[in-house]
Amino acid sequence: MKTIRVVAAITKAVNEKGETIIFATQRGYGDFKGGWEFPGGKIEEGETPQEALKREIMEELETEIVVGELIDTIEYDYPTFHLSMDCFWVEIVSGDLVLTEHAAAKWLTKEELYSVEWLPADITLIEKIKAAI
Ligand SMILES: Nc1nc2c([nH]c(=O)n2[C@H]2C[C@H](O)[C@@H](COP(=O)(O)OP(=O)(O)OP(=O)(O)O)O2)c(=O)[nH]1
Ligand SMILES: [Mg+2]
Repeated sequence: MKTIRVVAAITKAVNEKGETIIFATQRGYGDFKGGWEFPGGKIEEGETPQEALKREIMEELETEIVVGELIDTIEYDYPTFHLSMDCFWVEIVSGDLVLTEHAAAKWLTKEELYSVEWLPADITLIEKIKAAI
């Protein structure tokens, strides 16, 4: 099966109540339209995962980031491809998280993490994030 290498950005912030919140986006087009994910996308030839993630977040959200620690690499078999997805903590340097491709976005508290319909590959990642915040 074909492997697709993807990078995803997990952004943490603190809300007015002092709770940690995580940025999630809803896919606006394609096979997984309507599903929730972390912004990011496919690594292109010659890019490091970190370079790919910076490029994707600029394209998808018009936002500049610094890529931090790797949280996990998700390996998941979809019916037609194998997904290998590097998931990084990121920090926003500048920009307003403008949705250029996504249908919607939400900041989720720890308790709200399961309130959206995540893409199937993301479920184990959500557990890790929940444990880390
Ligand atoms: N970005 C992202 N993709 C995910 C997640 N979970 C998951 O299964 N995927 C899958 C969906 C897609 O098949 C693939 C990533 O593709 P993508 O559509 O974001 O790639 P891209 O931004 O380069 O977009 P495109 O140019 O191919 O349209 O990984 C996730 O949390 N974030
Ligand atoms: Mg994408």
